[in-house]
Amino acid sequence: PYVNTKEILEKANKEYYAVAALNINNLEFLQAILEAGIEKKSPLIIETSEGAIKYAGTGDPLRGAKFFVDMVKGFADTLDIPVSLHLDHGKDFKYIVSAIKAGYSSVMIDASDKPFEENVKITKEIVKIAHSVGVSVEAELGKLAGIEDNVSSAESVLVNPDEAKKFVEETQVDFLAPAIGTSHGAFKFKGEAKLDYDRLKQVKELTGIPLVLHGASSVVEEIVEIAEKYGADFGGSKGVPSEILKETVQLGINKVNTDTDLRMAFVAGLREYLHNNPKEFDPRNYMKKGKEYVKKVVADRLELLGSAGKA
Ligand SMILES: O=C(COP(=O)(O)O)N(O)CCCCO
Ligand code: NA
Ligand SMILES: [Zn+2]
Repeated sequence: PYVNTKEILEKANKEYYAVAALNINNLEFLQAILEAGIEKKSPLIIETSEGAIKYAGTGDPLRGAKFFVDMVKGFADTLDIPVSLHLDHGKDFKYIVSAIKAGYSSVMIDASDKPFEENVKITKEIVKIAHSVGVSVEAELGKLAGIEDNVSSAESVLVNPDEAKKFVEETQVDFLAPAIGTSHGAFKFKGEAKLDYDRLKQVKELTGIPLVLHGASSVVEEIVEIAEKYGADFGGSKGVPSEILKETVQLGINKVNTDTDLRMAFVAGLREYLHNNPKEFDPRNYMKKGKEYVKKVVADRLELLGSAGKA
C-alpha cells in the first residue's frame, strides 16, 4: 500500500534498521526498485528531486508532481509492501507546495545552507503547511561536501548535536538529516572514507527521531567494472563502504538516500545491452539489462540496511 513516510520510519527507528530512499526520474527505475522490494519483502521510500519533477512535468511543478504521485501510488496500491513518495531536497516553495498538493507522503525542506535561525524559520513554515494535511517533513542540519545538485558547497560543515536538539524541538520536523561527512555524487571523500560517528551518536541521543543519511551511495565495484568494460569512464569514483553504512544504521540512521548507485547500475546495463545487441531498437528490450542491474543493487542494499523482511 501507499503509506506515509513517517509510518515507515517510526517502525525502522523502533527496530533499529534503515529503509532505502531511492531516487527516480522515470518508470523504468521505479519498476526495478519495486521488483527488488517485492522480492525482499521490504518497505520502500521512493523519492524525487525538484529536478525530476521539472523533468517529468516539462517545467510545470504541479504536473510533474502529479505524474509521480499517480505512477507511484498506482503501483503501491496493488502491492503488499509499504511504499511512500518523498520530495528530496525541496528548496523552491513552488515545488514543495506542489508536492504536498499532489499527494506526496513527505517533503524535505533543505534550508541547510542558511544560518541556523533562518533554517528554523523556513522549516517551521513548511512543517505548519505539511502537517496541516498529514504530510511529514525532513530537514537538514550542517552541509554536505561535494556537489549538492546545482550548488557546490566547497567543504562540508558537520552537524552540531546541541543545535540539532534545539532545531528538532523548535521545528517539530519528523526526521532529520545530520551532515556527518558524506557528499552527493560518485566522488566522495578526498582521502580515506570516514564519517563522524560520535556526532551521529550524540544527535540520536539528543533527538531520538528517525535520522537520514544523504550521499549514501557506495559506488558498487562490479557495476563500475561492467560500465567501464563498455566504454564508461568512472575513474576516481568512490562511495561509502558497506561496513561504514552498516555502522551508521547501528548508530541510528533510518533513511538512506541512494541515487548515484542506481544511475551507475542503469547505465552499465544500458551500455552492455546496446554493445551486445546492435540490431535492437525496442526500448522495452534495450532497457532490460539496466533495470536488472538497478534491481540487483537495490536488493543488496535492502539486505544490508536490514529492511528486508520488514514489510
Ligand atoms: O543524498 C542523496 C543520494 O546521494 P548519492 O546517491 O549521490 O550518494 N540524495 O539526496 C539523492 C540526490 C542527490 C544527487 O545524487
Ligand atoms: Na531527502
Ligand atoms: Zn541528498
